[in-house]
Order: sequence, then structure tokens, then C-alpha cells
Amino acid sequence: MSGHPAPDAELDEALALVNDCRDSHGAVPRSAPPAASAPTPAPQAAHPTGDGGHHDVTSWPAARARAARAVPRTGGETVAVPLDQALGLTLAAPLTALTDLPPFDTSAMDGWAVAGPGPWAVRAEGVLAGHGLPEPLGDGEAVGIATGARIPRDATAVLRSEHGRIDDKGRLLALREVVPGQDIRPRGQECRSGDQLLPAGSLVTPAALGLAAAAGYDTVSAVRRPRAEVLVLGDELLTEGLPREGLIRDALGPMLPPWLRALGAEVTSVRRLGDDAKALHEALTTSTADLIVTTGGTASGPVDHVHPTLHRLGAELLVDGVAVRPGHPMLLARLSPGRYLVGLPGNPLAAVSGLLTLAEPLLRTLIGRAAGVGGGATEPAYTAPVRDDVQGHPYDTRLVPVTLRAERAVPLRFNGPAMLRGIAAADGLAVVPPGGARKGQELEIIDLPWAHGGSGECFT
Ligand SMILES: Nc1nc2c(c(=O)[nH]1)N[C@H]1C(S)=C(S)[C@@H](COP(=O)(O)OP(=O)(O)OC[C@H]3O[C@@H](n4cnc5c(N)ncnc54)[C@H](O)[C@@H]3O)O[C@H]1N2
Ligand code: MOO
Repeated sequence: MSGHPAPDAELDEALALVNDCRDSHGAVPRSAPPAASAPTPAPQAAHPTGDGGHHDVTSWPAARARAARAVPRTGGETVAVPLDQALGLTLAAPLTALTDLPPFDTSAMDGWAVAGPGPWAVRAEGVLAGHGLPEPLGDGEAVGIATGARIPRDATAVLRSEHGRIDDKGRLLALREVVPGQDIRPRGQECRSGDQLLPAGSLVTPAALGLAAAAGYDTVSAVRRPRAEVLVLGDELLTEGLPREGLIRDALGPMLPPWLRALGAEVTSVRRLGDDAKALHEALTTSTADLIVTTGGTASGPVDHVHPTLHRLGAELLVDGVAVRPGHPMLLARLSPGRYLVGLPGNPLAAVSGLLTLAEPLLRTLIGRAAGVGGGATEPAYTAPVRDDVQGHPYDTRLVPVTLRAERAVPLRFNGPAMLRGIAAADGLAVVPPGGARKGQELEIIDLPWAHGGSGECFT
């Protein structure tokens, strides 16, 4: 579709790392001036949309901010979730300790609990973790104790097993100086009952689950995952086998559900509707999802049914076209209070762009993790210097797949709107301001869910 020559065929490698960041439609001449310092984009881009000019195009930062603010900050519904199902959710309320931690004075080491200065007479029966309350110690007495066991009343210290010796009269001798309180973890050392351990809005991580359990929780109060439904439009799409006779494989049906899950949604269904306006209308009127994500059909071709269907439904278009490449026909609509639609362009990298520009900020607010939203950014901005000059669009932001090497962002080839080869090897998308970027310029990086660790844990 772009009409660009294929990348250098001699460099037939999985991904070459070059400064080859052409616009898909050849809209940017090679002489387009790279920006020495990035201009601040205007809230509304002033240039024509290229699709008939039927709407105002929103700047990329403004589109993200609008998507983040489309939903009330209160976020979604609060639910009590058992700990084993809460990973990846957001805390709807602060995690407050239900107990002191530790809940009682405990021994930090295996050895003896001792009372007063030694040598000590050693009791016959020791104290183990999880057992009943031991008898108080008298002055000059010691009792064998295990790590985690309750400290007997009136004990003054714990002597580690390697620091004590039983003499031939059966008395315990200290081989080191004994400091009062040593190796005793006093009740409440970590927290007192009622202390806030994590604020509302925190991600429930494996560590948070451990902390919640230690602090007495069986369930946590979390924000319900927003329900998302994916509607894949297009008569040309195959779900299996090789492309043939003008038909191509659907790349978005397999890609979007796990990605939406990584952004916090519960994907209830993926439906392939073809280019059928009636089916689309019916799907939009009957869906109970919080978020419908459509793919394709956003432009103004003869079978691009998204705009006419939204118009017919009286939906409120919150964002209708964004000054970003790829992906500029993306849109965000409110179907009714609490029900949203993100229209992703059909070109696969353009769809990724729409997902990260509109669906991500919207979902962040819906899952209650929008605390950091301000001035349009949906997360605290994170930047990296770009390794090479990057060609820009004269008016629009560009999102360019990059890998991060030695703390520099390396632009990847195969970044055309219809290509997934670059993004599949990327760690993030660099945000290239209108006019382009110079080698060494700090660019905002949008992280991809798999960028850290690659364990797949993000796709819960
Ligand atoms: N006259 C104009 N035509 C187009 C414009 C424009 O401004 N004026 N914009 C172009 C841009 S940019 C994009 S992006 C696309 C957006 O098109 P749609 O959202 O209407 O998507 P389709 O036309 O249905 O498909 C576009 C392209 O993507 C392929 N596709 C669609 N779905 C999938 C899928 N699930 N998996 C893989 N590939 C998919 C489809 O076959 C087309 O090649 O419009 C331009 N046109
Ligand atoms: O080029 Mo289209 O940018 O949005 O694929």
C-alpha cells in the first residue's frame, strides 16, 4: 500500500538497525527539516486530515490526555478479590495492616532465649515456631528456641546456636558478648495494626500479595477489570493458512486480546464481523462491554462503516483522528455513559499506535491507575537518547519502534503502518516530535508490556 521500495534486500536479516524511518505514504520528503529542539505541538493540529477533512485532528499528547480523562477518575467498580486471583489488579483502597507485624515478639535466629546475664540454666524443652505460648523465663534461665518462635516473657536476648556452648555442668555459656534485645524481632517492628502499607492505586504485584497475606488479608479490595470486546472488521481476513487470492491473515485478532489484557482489561470476546454495517450496528447496540475495540473501517472507503455506524447510534466522538503516524484515523467515542469505543485503523502498526494512544490511557483510568496523569502524559515520562537521526513528519508526531541498547533508543526498520516486523522486535516506541529528531536527542519512550524481563508475567 505504501509504494515504497523494499528495504535493502541484501541486508536480509531479521531486523536491521538503520535510520530508515520513512513515512508510510511518502508524505515526508527526505529534505524535511529535522528539529534541533522539538516544538511543542499545538492542542489541535492545523493541517488537513487527508481523508476528506471532515473532522478536527487532535494532537498526539492532547489525544492521550483526552482518553485518560474520558472516564471519571473514580475508576471502575470495586470488588473483593481472593489473593490468588488478584495479581495484576489495582488496589481500590489502601492496604492497611490488619495486625501488628510481627504479630508477637519472635526469635530472629535458632539458638536460646536467655534472661539476664549468663551462664544460664537450660530448660529441657525448647520452643518451636507455631507452638503455644512458652512459660516466662526466670533470671539466669535459657530455653532452646527456633527462628520464628515466640519469645518467652522476660527473655532479654536470643543467643545464636553458633555463639553458645553447653559446659560439662549443663550450663549455657556465651561465646560472644550478649547485647540486650539482640536477635529478638519485637512485635510491631514492621508495622502496627492500622498502618497504611500500600496506597490505593497500587499495582497488585506478587510482593503485594505476600504482604497482604502477612498482614492478615484473605481478599483485597481491587478495581474490577474493565470488560473489553474486540470486533475485527474486514472481508479480506483469513483466520488460518496462507494468504491467497487477495485475502490476508488477520494479524489483529491474535495480537489485541493479550495486549489488552496486559493493559488491565478482561477480554470477553473477539468477533470477526467482515465489512458488514448491519452486523457492526448490532454488535455495538447489544454489547455490554465497558470498552469495544474495533479494527479497520476507520477511513472513508466504501466499506469503512465505523464512522457512519457511530453517527447512526448518536455516539459522542471524543477523539476523531490524531496527528500521529502511523494511525492517524484512530478514534475514541462514548457510546453511552460508561461504554466506550476505540476505533483502531486496520493497518497493523497503525492499530498498535491507536491502542497505545487511546486504549492505554483510557484503560489506565478505568483500572484506577491514572494517579500519575497530568498534562497529557499517562505515565511518568521516560526518555532515552536516540542513537540516530530520525526523520519526522512535518506536522505529526511519529511513533517509531526502537530497541534499547546501552541506554540508547535504536530505531528499527520495517516500521511502515502495515508492518509488524519492527514492533515485534522492539522494546518500545519512540515518540518523535513533528519535524524529526537529531542523533542524541532525548525522546519519550512508550514501553511495551514485554520489555522488562520477557517472562510473560505482564500478560496475566
Ligand atoms: N483516501 C484515504 N485513504 C486512506 C487514508 C486516508 O487518509 N485517505 N488513510 C489511510 C490510513 S493512514 C490508514 S491507517 C487506513 C485506515 O484504514 P481503515 O481503518 O479503514 O482500515 P481498512 O481499510 O479496513 O484496512 C487498512 C489496511 O489494513 C489491513 N487490515 C485491516 N484489518 C486487518 C487485520 N485484522 N489484520 C491485518 N491487516 C488488516 C487491510 O487489509 C488494509 O490493507 O486507511 C488508509 N486509507
Ligand atoms: O498510515 Mo495509517 O497511518 O494511520 O496506517
